[in-house]
Amino acid sequence: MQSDSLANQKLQTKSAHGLSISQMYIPPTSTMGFNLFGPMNSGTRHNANSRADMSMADTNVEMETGDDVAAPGWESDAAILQSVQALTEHMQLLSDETRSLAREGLTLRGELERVASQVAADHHGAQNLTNAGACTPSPNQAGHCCVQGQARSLVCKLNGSGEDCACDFHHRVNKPVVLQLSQASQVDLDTERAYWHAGHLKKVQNRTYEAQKLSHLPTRQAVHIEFSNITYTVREGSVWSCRRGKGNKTILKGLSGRFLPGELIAIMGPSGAGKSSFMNALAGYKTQSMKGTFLVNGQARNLGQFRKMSCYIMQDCQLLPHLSVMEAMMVSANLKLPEKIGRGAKKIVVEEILSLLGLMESVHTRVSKLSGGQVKRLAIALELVNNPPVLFFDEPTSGLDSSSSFQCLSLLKSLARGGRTVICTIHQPSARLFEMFDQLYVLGEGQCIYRGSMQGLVPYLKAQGLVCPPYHNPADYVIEIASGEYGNMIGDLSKLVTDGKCEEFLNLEPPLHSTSSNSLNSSNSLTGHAHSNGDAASVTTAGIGMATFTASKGEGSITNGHTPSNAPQSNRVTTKAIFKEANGVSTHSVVTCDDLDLDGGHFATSFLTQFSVLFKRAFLTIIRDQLLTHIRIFSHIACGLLIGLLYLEIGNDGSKAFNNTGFLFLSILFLMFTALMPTVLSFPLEMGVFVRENLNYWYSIKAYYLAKTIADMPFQFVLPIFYCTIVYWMTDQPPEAGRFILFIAMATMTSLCSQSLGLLIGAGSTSLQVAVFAGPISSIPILLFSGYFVTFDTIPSYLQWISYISYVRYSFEGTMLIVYGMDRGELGCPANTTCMFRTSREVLEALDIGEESRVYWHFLIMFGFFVVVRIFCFLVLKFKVRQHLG
Ligand SMILES: Nc1ncnc2c1ncn2[C@@H]1O[C@H](COP(=O)(O)OP(=O)(O)OP(=O)(O)O)[C@@H](O)[C@H]1O
Repeated sequence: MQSDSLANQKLQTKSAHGLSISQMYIPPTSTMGFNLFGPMNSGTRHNANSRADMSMADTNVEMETGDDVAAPGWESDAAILQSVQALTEHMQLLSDETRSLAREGLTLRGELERVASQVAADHHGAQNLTNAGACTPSPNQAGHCCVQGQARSLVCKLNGSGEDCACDFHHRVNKPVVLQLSQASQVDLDTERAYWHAGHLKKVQNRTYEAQKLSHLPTRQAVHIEFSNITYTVREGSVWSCRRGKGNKTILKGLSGRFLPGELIAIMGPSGAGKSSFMNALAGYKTQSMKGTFLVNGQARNLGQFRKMSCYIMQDCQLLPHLSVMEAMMVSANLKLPEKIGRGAKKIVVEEILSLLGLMESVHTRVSKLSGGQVKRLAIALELVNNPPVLFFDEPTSGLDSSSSFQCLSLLKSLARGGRTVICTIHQPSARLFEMFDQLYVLGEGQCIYRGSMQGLVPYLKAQGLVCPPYHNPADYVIEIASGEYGNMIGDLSKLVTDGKCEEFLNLEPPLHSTSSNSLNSSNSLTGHAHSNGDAASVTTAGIGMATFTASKGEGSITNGHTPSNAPQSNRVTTKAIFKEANGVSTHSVVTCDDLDLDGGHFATSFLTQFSVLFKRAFLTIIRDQLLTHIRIFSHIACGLLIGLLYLEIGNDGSKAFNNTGFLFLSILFLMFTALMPTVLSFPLEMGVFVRENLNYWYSIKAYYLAKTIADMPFQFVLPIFYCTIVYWMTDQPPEAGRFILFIAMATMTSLCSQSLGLLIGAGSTSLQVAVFAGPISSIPILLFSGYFVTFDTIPSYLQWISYISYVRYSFEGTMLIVYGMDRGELGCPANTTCMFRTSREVLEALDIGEESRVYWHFLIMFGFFVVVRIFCFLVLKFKVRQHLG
């Protein structure tokens, strides 16, 4: 009671300072409710007041919160932070009584969830419950039900829309425990939250532990991965030395183990120990030179299927900078979720993920404006859309400060608690981060020196005579051992692991263990309904139909005797039904497991959908890339005017025909570079995004390539039109509509060919620097052999073939024919001027261009060049993806 009065005092003091009650966290003491985490806009203040007014004497009196029932949604991060800060001040006031209350609340959750599921069974569940006699209709509310238990009562209310429900549970000692039902299916017990606050105050800074409760995501089967005797060898040095058996380097040396769903697993080791190589091997991104066995749910890994059920989030998280968070998410949803899912349903999924990852406030923010931590969260959010059961993270905390790192790992941990298998490589975590992992897989020189629980590390090392010094971070200590700072013990430690000395330190009971009676192995369903108190050591899956993982020692096929599951197919089909059956909570995922084609190695959407989504995205990206787009438009107009002024009215002047050919060549040069260079520059920048998305099975290379190239085409049409219209008339070329249109057509063709060449250079280059150099350099021979600098006859015969593959030659000759050919006749010659060329034929002859040549041939050849280069570029892209997978 003292704590209560102190809390009240604090409350009053705060209020006196002008802070509204709804902005404050009210500690879950006996006289106060917990539901100040409700929405900020409606009802919270009222709730706070009404609960604050309650006294201990109100035992078993149902509390009506009236119209102020919490609306859907959560409070902002800032508000949470504020609440947490306020809570910090109240921490001393949290009594044991509060904690025990919280625990009691947890034990009662099963019943509450059952009630919740009843409500969830119908959006207007109140009506049903009323009919069942369990509800008391309330005249002023959409719905109102109460369920009487032993010395306790539950009041459930539906808000006006009938979609969300808040339940106030009154414990026999009159401690209100508040259940928030989002979309009438998701249960969020604030007692649990309070418990978390009480014991793990700092761990709720961004509520990311809630990420496991992604109720609208598609249901997926949980996955456990087993691997045995993995070795990875790369070639080092020359091909010759390799042929002689030398120059091969073994990076991974016979790694074995298993990773279970529900666990946050760290692959640790010093730099160069082989963490990334191991992760690539696990994710299936390195298959060449990789030996060993991989089992997924007891079945030999099918790479296509596995890549579809897993996602790999790379260290640098390359995302397209010009899309907003929501746009990026919708692209992901449109590509990763089946077409039959409506836009509204996709939006629900997206919003749920964003809100749980704390990105709701940034939905309209461009990716380029997000902070490093937000980018990481968005990268995760993008992949979460289809709820992949396996998540690989390469150094997820790199580049983040300690707080963001903590938040990031909290999120990963909560994702794991939702039934996912989350595997990260991590370099050297701080003690605080280290203790968040469930399982460790420590590498040293490509060998495993420890695999087991995080808690088991120190005892295990101690058992081997390696005592972690007091106040020393165990993560640092094991890295020091792996780096050989205490002598070379890697071989010995690795042998101990192989001999099974680590086994007793394995957490044989995975965080997700079954409480249901179903006997199907590995039938976890990832609907996000898994509830935990967030504590690594005491995750509860009460009432949740989680898998029966029979990880008993000595059985099984690979290492620690994990019994292989039955065929995944059978597991998959039943997940939803089992889930319903086992816990009575209906899954409210807007996408079901049946919606997702989980078997095929093919993509979630058709080629046409992929193309249209990617086309829209590419087009939007080009439009939004204001600098590049504006520069391109500006340069075509400004350079057109400048060139027009430079060669003003020379087109029909026989004395300036030589200058006019210079103008025509310069125009081709200009159009060539303005199409080539932006593509050369932009493509390598996008390659990271493309490789990530393609490896994560978003779309086919074909769809991406076609969309990307077609999206830029309108610019290849419009920009030459701007330029040609200005220069053609300013320079006084023949005033004939036919010639003018052909002139523009040839300019457009030149532009398209140059863009294709740019794509090829961009796709083939290993880096932006290489591309920037390769672009102009590769243009030199094309220009040299164009017939302007050296006529065809002058070129040595052994070099003449180059002239045939120079598209600029066809472009230049074609333009010359359009301007001077097609029976143009006499050129003008001003009085008192010596004209070098009297007729247009003479101009063509001077450049070795036969007037009998047909312009359409030039168009056809250029079109052929365009097609061939595009196909070649596609093959290069394919090769690059293969190389990544290599
Ligand atoms: N393709 C390759 N050719 C030659 N050596 C390679 C190749 N790939 C990896 N290696 C070598 O294998 C070793 C392990 O590399 P890996 O990137 O897996 O280490 P890591 O533990 O992830 O290191 P870091 O923490 O520094 O990223 C390194 O010595 C690296 O040089």
